[in-house]
Amino acid sequence: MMGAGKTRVGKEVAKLLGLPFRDADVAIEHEVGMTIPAYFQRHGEPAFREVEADVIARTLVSFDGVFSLGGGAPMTPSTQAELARYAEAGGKVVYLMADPAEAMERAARGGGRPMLDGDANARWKKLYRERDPVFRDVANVRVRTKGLTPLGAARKVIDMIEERSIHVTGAAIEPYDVVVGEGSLNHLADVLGEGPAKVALIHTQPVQRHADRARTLLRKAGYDVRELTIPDAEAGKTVAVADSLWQRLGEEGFTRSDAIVGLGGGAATDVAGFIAATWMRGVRYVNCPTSLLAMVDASTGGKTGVNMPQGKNLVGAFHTPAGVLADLTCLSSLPRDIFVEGLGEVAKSGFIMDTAILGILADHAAELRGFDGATFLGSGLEDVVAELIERTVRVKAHHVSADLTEKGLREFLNYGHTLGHAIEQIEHFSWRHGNAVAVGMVYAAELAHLLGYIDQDLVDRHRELLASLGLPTAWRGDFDAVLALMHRDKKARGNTLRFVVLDRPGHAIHLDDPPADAVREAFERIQPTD
Ligand SMILES: NC(=O)c1ccc[n+]([C@@H]2O[C@H](COP(=O)([O-])OP(=O)(O)OC[C@H]3O[C@@H](n4cnc5c(N)ncnc54)[C@H](O)[C@@H]3O)[C@@H](O)[C@H]2O)c1
Ligand SMILES: O=C(O)C(=O)C[C@@H](O)[C@H](O)[C@H](O)COP(=O)(O)O
Repeated sequence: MMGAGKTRVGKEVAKLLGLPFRDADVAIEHEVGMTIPAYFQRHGEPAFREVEADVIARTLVSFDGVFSLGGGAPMTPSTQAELARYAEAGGKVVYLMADPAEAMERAARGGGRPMLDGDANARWKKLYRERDPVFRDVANVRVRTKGLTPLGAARKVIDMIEERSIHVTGAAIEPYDVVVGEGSLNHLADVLGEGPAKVALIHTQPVQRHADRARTLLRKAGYDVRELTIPDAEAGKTVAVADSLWQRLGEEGFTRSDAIVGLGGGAATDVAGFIAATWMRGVRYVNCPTSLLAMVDASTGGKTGVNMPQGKNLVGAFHTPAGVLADLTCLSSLPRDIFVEGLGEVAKSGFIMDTAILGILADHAAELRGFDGATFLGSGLEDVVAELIERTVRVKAHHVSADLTEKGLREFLNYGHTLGHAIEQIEHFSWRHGNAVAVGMVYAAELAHLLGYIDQDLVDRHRELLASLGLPTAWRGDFDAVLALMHRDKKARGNTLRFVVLDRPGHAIHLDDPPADAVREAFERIQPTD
């Protein structure tokens, strides 16, 4: 927007990055040989937009540096297409989201803006209403700059262009971003926004130091923070814990405009999301995942809930977060076995859709299996993990965007979970989720092979890849107990078992009511050999 500081902040960004800076308005004036107000007056806005679009299109292909666009430029359809191409090729299109009051004041002060002729503030606001949705859409980096100096805003832009951001949208979804990067937690207040006064920070004890950081950021931003520590892992994912959290929110006077922050592994973000979904029938919440599994899967998509003695995640709601901040610095305290467990869900996304994930996992299996949080940050592995997180979240976003409430396509994210959830339950959660899903995927692969959907090579590939990552591929248990639990799986309908299987690498299908002997035989094939 006019007055957002595109030129000043852009110059600072260029200086900090050691790159050249170019301003579209200056380039246009150079091209037409007169000032923009003079060109506007002589030829009118349509002629100006044509020259502008042409200058931008040429600059985007020929210039390596920081390029500041005029505020109206992204409204031109051909420029939107050029920017989309640029972003798709890895370019960063930054929307400087200035505070309206600050930007209006600067724009009015600057003068020489033909688009603000007349009542400058009223014109600015009208343009803002038209442009803001388009700017959000064309940008792949959206930076709020309220209260920041040009240098502060430039630093924030640089932090954010080094992050990876996945935009989740779709029917019935208020769009949000999953931001992956070192320091992404710093956006917490931006994502929560100005609506909430009180914030309940829900977390478990092992991530206390990350919760301390979140609490400090929230308090600095002026929120009234209540810290709610819940029992760790699945022990926190119960109706009793949910009840105690509801009681606290009631005692503390949380209203519908207040908010929840869920920080921790997938169990903590599942329960925090459930509280957000149910408190006053739904309040805003932000997820701050701290385990690999929560970063790649649990924190995105809005599946929230708690377990029941009768089965995993039997009570819950679909409630979409306002944002997800996957801060890679949190992984520095993550124990190796919990990191490795998360690779189970990463591999799942490779098997059901993005087979490039399988290649990355295979190429880096030894480093991933040997993950050490103490040396992770700044190591070569960090970029590999960031790439895996981004790809896996994209697979999740693809399914969730098309089918938030799991009518069909989203069920593919449940690959390996029909048996996996049963194993977790039978083992009283001493088996970690990602490990159980790994065995569940081998089971689903055996079932698909028995029924002729895939060949033996793909079954072997499951075993080899998962084992190379340090994940289990076999489990000994009682078939009748497993069968009873699989009948209570959320994909089951009536007395009919339903599974997700593959018919080729990267492609999942539904398998309804498979023959009972195949269901049993596949189970025999995942029994340990010793
Ligand atoms: N909602 C969804 O779409 C979805 C998707 C996948 C999994 N899940 C759920 O997620 C849960 C599994 O998530 P998980 O694997 O993160 O397990 P978890 O939440 O039990 O966390 C594992 C352990 O790691 C600790 N931990 C997490 N981050 C840490 C860090 N940075 N440093 C030190 N310790 C840390 C936790 O406190 C816990 O002790 C299951 O309940 C599963 O059902 C939900
Ligand atoms: O997001 C989904 O949809 C998934 O199925 C993701 C799964 O990895 C995840 O474990 C989820 O919690 C399972 O949900 P459930 O509905 O099978 O309990």
